[in-house]
Amino acid sequence: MEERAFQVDLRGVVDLLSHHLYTGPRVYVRELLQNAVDAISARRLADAGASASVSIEPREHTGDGTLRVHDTGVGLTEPEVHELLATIGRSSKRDDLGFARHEFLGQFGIGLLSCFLVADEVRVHTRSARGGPTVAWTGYADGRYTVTLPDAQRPEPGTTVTLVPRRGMEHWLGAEVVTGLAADFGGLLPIPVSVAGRPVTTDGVLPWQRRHASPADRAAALAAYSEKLFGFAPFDTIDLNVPEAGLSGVAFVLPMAANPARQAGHRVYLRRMLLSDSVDKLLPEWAFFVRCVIDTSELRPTASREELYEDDLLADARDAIGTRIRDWLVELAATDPHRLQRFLAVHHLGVKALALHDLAMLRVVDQWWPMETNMGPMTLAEFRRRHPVVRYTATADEFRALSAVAAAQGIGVINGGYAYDVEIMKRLPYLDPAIQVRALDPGELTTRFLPPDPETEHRLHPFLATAASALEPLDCSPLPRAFDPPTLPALYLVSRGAIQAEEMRAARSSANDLWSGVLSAVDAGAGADDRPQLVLNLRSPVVRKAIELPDPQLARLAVQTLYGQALLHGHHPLRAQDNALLNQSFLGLLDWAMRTDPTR
Ligand SMILES: Nc1ncnc2c1ncn2[C@@H]1O[C@H](COP(=O)(O)OP(=O)(O)OP(=O)(O)O)[C@@H](O)[C@H]1O
Repeated sequence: MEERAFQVDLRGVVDLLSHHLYTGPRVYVRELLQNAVDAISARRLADAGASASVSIEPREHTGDGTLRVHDTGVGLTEPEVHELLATIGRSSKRDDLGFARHEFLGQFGIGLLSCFLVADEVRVHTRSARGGPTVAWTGYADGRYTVTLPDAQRPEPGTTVTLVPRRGMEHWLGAEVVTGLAADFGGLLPIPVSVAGRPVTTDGVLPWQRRHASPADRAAALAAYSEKLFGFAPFDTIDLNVPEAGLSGVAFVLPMAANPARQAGHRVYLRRMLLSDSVDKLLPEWAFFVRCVIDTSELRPTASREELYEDDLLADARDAIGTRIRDWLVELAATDPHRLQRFLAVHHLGVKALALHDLAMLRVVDQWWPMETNMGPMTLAEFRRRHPVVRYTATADEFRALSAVAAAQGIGVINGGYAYDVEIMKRLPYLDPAIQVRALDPGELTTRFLPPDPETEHRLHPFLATAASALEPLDCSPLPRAFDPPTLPALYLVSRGAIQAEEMRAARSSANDLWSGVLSAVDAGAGADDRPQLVLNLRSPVVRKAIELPDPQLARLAVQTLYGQALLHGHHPLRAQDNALLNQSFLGLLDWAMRTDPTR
């Protein structure tokens, strides 16, 4: 049987790379820089003192419209050229077991192909530091390649890669674009890189490791760095160090609110070469209030070299960075509460999200974040000093409806309508088991209201009978009580039990026979007290007048109107029968008003 080798359609592979792996042609500069730096690293393994530099000549500078990259690296012998340059997926940067070698940036054996995103022809002119003649390899976008041994020898070991631009892609090889890309990708490399004779690297010191005359000088320099990179002067700068991941860097705290759903990307360097400025897996989700710049020697890239590879090491590094940011916050709370409050005013959502699974953060929120309460804004800690029970409303509507009444009875209530707040309050007993937290049961409020004395009760009788009959079709019963404030004539109260009973009834009407039998049995246990109540305020002048109305028809209309007004005031959902009643009572009142118009 004849054995055959796979044929690879290079055009198909380049198409695949350009559309699916890389975000754009710009990556070719990174791949070339990376190969040059790796070749220099390889040479230095054998000869620590070997010269090390990379120079790029953009197409305006070569005379023939090509782009050239020169390095003083280890170079390639003729057999290596055949093996490494002509075989897709073959790399000299893996060990015998196929693992990426620590010293190098590359590992996949596909980087050189990215040159075909901008070039039709790639030439490699190389001389190995291990000996042998100069070798010339030329590869074409259609998959052909040639190897020759030119007479002219390179004076030194090293490699020159020449790209012959593809039509329409010339600008990618021009001085302006190449300088920008080389500075962006390679600006922090420890090996000098120049474009058109001008250096794009500095002294190889990472900006966050640079020495400064004073801490204030350092803070100013890093603030300027953040401004240049991300366009904002940071609220603060947090140093990051995760030795296991060979990671160092800084987290800049955003001075403005950020969208929690969209983490801004972080700038990640891998052994000093820019991986991407939009890496989003580096931090825990809650830490959306910082943007980081880091360099790591141990975390691995994905094949596109645009994201970090998700593995245990990345997960551990993420935890370590999260802990560091959290510690910074805890320290801020301990040393500079005023500044912490400024921070919270902007980033409370992130901190609250964190408080859901971190006790130290829960303490920060407890002590420093002002909640909305019916006694004015105050922290949970302060609220507990004044009220034995942390009571909250489940929604902002309920808060609006009940806060004034509760305040008039001396009951402190917190608005639980904001994101995370209810969960945070429910977690308070983790700080101290003695803390009592409860949702406000509106039914409970009525126990604080004053019932009428027997004489008043007697007088109220006819009116209450009218009210009961008017409210009957609406599943509601009247309750006369005296309470503050007198400006509030009536309060529509649904107790927690009534809310559950209502849900049960809705479930029963949509359940099948078997379940509806079960649910009816459960429902039968729910007491009649669970009906919503219209609490009529005996201190309200309007209610007092309604009670004295001689005409039962008009008294009925008054009760219905008070019911509608109480529903609207409490932002309660209006059912069809409520809407109908509102219309009817409004028209009834209008009719009555016109009938009694003295000018008619
Ligand atoms: N400038 C260079 N000097 C010496 N050898 C080089 C140079 N450029 C490429 N090579 C050799 O060619 C091989 C293939 O290069 P290529 O860029 O395709 O892949 P890689 O760098 O190994 O991995 P990656 O795909 O992760 O970049 C390299 O492993 C290296 O041995």
